[in-house]
Amino acid sequence: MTEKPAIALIAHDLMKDAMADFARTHEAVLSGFSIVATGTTGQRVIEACPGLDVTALKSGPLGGDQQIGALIATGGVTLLVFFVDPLTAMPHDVDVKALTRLAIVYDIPLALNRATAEPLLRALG
Ligand SMILES: O=C(CO)COP(=O)(O)O
Repeated sequence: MTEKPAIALIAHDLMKDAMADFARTHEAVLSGFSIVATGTTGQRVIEACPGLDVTALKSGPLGGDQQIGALIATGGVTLLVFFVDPLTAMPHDVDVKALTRLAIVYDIPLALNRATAEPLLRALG
C-alpha cells in the first residue's frame, strides 16, 4: 500500500459486476486513493481499472474480510464500500458481521449499496 488514504472495496459474488461497474464509473476519484479489497473483488477491480492502485488481500471467506477489519482497527481505511448480496446465505456470515461491526466501532463511513457509496465517494473526492 502507498501513503494515499485507503478505500476498501468488497462485493459478494452476485454483486461483483456492480462493483466492477462502480469502479469504472468512479475511476477518476478512486485513483486518488489506494484500494484494498478482498481477493476476488480485487481481481475484478484490477481487470476493470488496471490503472488503479489495488491491493487484493485474501478472499473474503478465507480471511479477507477479517484482514480488512484489521486494517480498519489500525486506522488504515477511510471508507468501506461493501456491496452485500441481500438474498444469499453466506457461510462466512460471522466474518461479514464482524467487519461491518468494526466499521461502526471505528466510526468510518460504510456503504452497503451503490446508492450510499456514490454520495460518500463524492464527499471524499
Ligand atoms: O466474500 C466476500 C465478502 O464477504 C468477498 O470476497 P471475495 O472478494 O474474495 O469474493
